[in-house]
Parts: sequence; C-alpha cells; structure tokens
Amino acid sequence: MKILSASQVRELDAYTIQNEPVSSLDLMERAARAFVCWLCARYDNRKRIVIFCGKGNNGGDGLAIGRLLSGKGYPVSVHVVHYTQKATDDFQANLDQLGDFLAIHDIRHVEDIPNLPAGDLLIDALLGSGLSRPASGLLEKVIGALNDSPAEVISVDIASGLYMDKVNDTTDAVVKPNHTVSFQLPKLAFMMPHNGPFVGNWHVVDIGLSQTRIDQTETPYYFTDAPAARHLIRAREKFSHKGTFGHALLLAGSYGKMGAAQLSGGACLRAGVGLLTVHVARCGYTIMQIALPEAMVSVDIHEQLITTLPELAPYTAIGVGPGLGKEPQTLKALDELIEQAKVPMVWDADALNLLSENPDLLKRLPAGTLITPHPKEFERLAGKSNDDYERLELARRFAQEHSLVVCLKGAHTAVIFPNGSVHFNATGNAGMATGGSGDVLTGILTSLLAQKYPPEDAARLGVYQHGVAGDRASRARSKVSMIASDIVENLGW
Ligand SMILES: NC(=O)C1=CN([C@@H]2O[C@H](COP(=O)(O)OP(=O)(O)OC[C@H]3O[C@@H](n4cnc5c(N)ncnc54)[C@H](O)[C@@H]3O)[C@@H](O)[C@H]2O)[C@@H](O)CC1
Ligand SMILES: Nc1ncnc2c1ncn2[C@@H]1O[C@H](COP(=O)(O)OP(=O)(O)O)[C@@H](O)[C@H]1O
Ligand SMILES: [K+]
Repeated sequence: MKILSASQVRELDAYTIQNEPVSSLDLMERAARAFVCWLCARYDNRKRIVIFCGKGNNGGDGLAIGRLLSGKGYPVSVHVVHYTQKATDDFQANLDQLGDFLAIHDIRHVEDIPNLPAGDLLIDALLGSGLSRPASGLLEKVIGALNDSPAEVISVDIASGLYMDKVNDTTDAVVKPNHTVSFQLPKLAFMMPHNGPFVGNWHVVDIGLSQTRIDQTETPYYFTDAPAARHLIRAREKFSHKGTFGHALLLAGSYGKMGAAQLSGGACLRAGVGLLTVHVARCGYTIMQIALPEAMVSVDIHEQLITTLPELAPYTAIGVGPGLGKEPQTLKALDELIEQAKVPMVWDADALNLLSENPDLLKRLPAGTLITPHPKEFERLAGKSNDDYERLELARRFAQEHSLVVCLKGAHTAVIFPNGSVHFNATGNAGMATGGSGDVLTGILTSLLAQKYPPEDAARLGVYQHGVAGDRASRARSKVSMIASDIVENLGW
C-alpha cells in the first residue's frame, strides 16, 4: 500500500471527483458511510455520540456522520466550532441537510464547550488533511477539552492539529485520540514514534478513491500490509530438499551473551533455512548443542569471544552481531569478514556499534548488506536528528549513500532500500520491546537471505513475519509477559 503526501491526497480526491466521476459531496457521503460502518461494528446504538465539527471538509464529514448515526438510532449531538466565518461548500450542504434532523449546537465562545463525561464517544472532525497552521484560539480550547475529557475520542481521517506529513511543534494543540479512522490510505504521520499519542490505534477505510491514480502517483513511502507480505512468500516445491534452502552462518554469542546466539539461531531455523551453523565463543559449545540440536556449532579459538572466522565457503548467507561484544579481537574478525564474504549479510547490534566506531569498515561494507539498527544504534552510525522525520530522511540518505538495506527498528519498522524507498511494517506490538527481540529478527533475516530471497524482499518479509510472531506471542502470553523466545516459538509461515 502506498503512503501519499497531503498534496498528493488532495490531487487524488480531485482526480477521483473528475474522472469517476463523482461529486465531491457524494465522495464526502462515501467517506462518512465508511466511517459509520467502522463505528457501528464496534459501538452499539446505546452509545451517546458527541461530534465536534470544524468548517472545512473534515467538519463536513462530521456533519454527515452525525446524520447517518442519528438515522441508525444513536443518540447524537453535533457541535460546530465557529473559529472562522468561512465554510466549504460541502460543509454548508451537509449543514443544511442536517438541520432537518438534529439541533446543531454552536460553539462561539469557550463557555459553549459542553461537559464531556466518560461514557460519551467523542468524534473529532475539527480539522483534517487541510491543516495549514497550528490550531489556535477557540479551536485550541476545544482540542484541550477533548484531551481533558475521560471519554473515548475517535478522530476522523487524522487527529485535528496533526500534520499529515511534516513535523509538529511540541507546543502545537493536537487531539489525542484513542482511534484514528483514516480515509483510503495510511498517513506518514502515523508511522512516527513521537506521534503515538496523536494517532492512537489507527484504521484505514476504503472510500473508493481512484486506484488507477494511486498506481500512477509516485511516492517513496509504502506500507507492508498482509497482501504485500503474502506476495513475497515463496511456496515450497514438492521435490525440494534441505540444500534448496541454503546454509546460514550466524556469528553470534560471547561469554555471558550466549542466549543471543540461541535466540537468533532458533529464529533462523524456524524461518525455513535448510542448514544452520552458529559460530560462537568456545565457552558456548555445550550450551548451543543442547539449546539448538538442529544447528551445527562452530567454535572460536577464543574461550570468551569471537576472534576468527570459520571457512566461509559453505554458506549462502551470514548474520553477524547478536551477543558479539566490542573487543578489538572481534573487530579484527569483522574486518576479515568484510574482506572474505561473498554472500549476502545481515549486520546487527554490536557489529553495528563496531561499524560506528570504525567508519572505514562502514565504507567497505558490501552493497546490498542488510543492517538492523534501533534508533540509538542508528544515531551512533549516522549522527543525531532533531525529530522522527529528520531521522527518516537521514536513514534514506544513509541507505542510498552506502547502498545498504536499512531496517530502522521500532513500532512500524522502516525498511529502507538503497534506492531510498521506505517500507513501513504493519505488524508487531509493544510486547516486543524486550531484550532479545532484535536477535530474533537477525536470525529470520539471515535465514531468508540464505534461502536466496533478494535483500529487499528478505527485509520486508522478515520484518513482517517477526511482527506476526510477536503478535501471536502477545495473544498467547500478553504484551507484558511475552519474552523474545516466545517470538521464536510463534514463528509460522
Ligand atoms: N473530496 C474531498 O476532498 C474529500 C475530503 N474529505 C475530508 O476533507 C478533509 C480535508 O478537508 P479540507 O481540505 O477542507 O481541510 P480541513 O477540513 O482540514 O479544514 C481546513 C480548512 O481550515 C483552514 N485551516 C487549516 N488549518 C487551520 C487552523 N490551524 N486553524 C484554522 N483554520 C485552519 C484551511 O485553510 C482550510 O480552509 C479530509 O481530512 C477529509 O476528512 C473526505 O470527505 C473525503 C473527500
Ligand atoms: N513498540 C513496539 N512495537 C512493535 N515492535 C517493537 C516495539 N518495540 C520493539 N519492537 C521490535 O522488537 C525488536 C527490538 O530490537 P532491539 O531493540 O534490537 O532489541 P534487542 O537488542 O534487545 O534484541 C525490533 O525488531 C523492533 O521493531
Ligand atoms: K479530525
């Protein structure tokens, strides 16, 4: 699925109106119907609905939603905030229609803002994708009232006050909804960690904007959802054998961190690799043989560290980093790895930290290598950024400059290709914020590379499946209690 900018969405609306053709008022009706359909599936008509409308088309949506919900028997009250004289034509047309159904409450002063008790469901239709400056004055006060209320809030299209595709100031007034119901496509703002409180759980509803036009519109931003991920999965041939699925090598695990090698190795196996060898510090031999009987174990000459490489010829992909440590002897082994490796690689964790401390290594990293930094590791690699948008741009430049596939980890992990395109991930949950989750991802990615998935596909699919396993684990164990080994246990294709 594509993610488009505010101006592209405006153009898409206009194209649909002109070419379908459909009147803009009918398109608004379609948007309102899609929203109402979403709402009715979750809240029955005993719920009291309080709708706050601005005077643009987002407010027009709010009015249409009010009329439709009222028609379905929901107790609805509609409040129009008069922060301006100007109203859009479609807002006005909906206002005229609604007048026949319901009394409309005008908010002209702060005193007109109603009480918002916990049992109500508040609909935020103040401002949508047309936001052009921070909400101020009366709008700011209404936004404050919504945020101060204990009631649940649902934003229409996007939280009022939140920019779709650029950074907000920390002092901006923005609604903090429990849910955002977005029209047609997700918005770039939803992917940004700092926007968490201003998005809540987000959902996309189809309002029938032109698919032809969406296909024609160029964007660097995509969303890897279930259909996109399914498209990447390869079927297993009847006559395939373990040789078909490659031989992965993981360089992971030093004294006190052998669990990282175990987690990564377990995930690599469960992601379908034919054969796995884990190269560990000597002290890990027995641990690994017992913990992962399906894997072969190669031991370093050093008791506690990885300092040498095994013969690399047998392997079809190499993953390096989990539980590695940053000792100088390990750095030397990584230097040799860059010299000798002829197959695709994944670099993670301490391998990335060593890269940050040794820019010469970074320059020599083979094109197409996959790296999996979390934001702190990325900062060490590429430098500081002031906000999420700036970090994303920095990561795009970094991927392009070094010809790497960057998996910038977090909720909605951004998989960034060497051509600068960004693929945000749909799956995963906050239960995965637990030590070892990243090691699991490294194992999955190494497995897919070993099976000859191109690095871009391996990254998108691996990140997606890692999140799916995390979601299954959280259902089985809860977000709080799940641990990284539960993610391995819940991997499934
Ligand atoms: N045909 C369409 O264009 C459709 C639009 N839809 C809805 O329309 C929304 C976009 O509508 P609009 O473009 O009218 O934009 P908004 O409803 O977001 O309203 C913005 C209007 O308020 C002004 N404004 C922007 N920021 C302001 C601020 N901080 N304080 C005061 N005024 C401010 C703008 O100049 C503009 O006139 C979407 O989010 C969606 O909800 C849907 O009905 C689907 C169809
Ligand atoms: N809130 C979250 N929502 C979704 N995924 C998350 C969340 N927090 C962490 N994750 C995922 O868990 C993994 C954590 O990796 P990392 O920080 O390297 O952990 P570790 O170093 O402990 O293995 C990443 O893949 C990340 O995307
Ligand atoms: K809104």
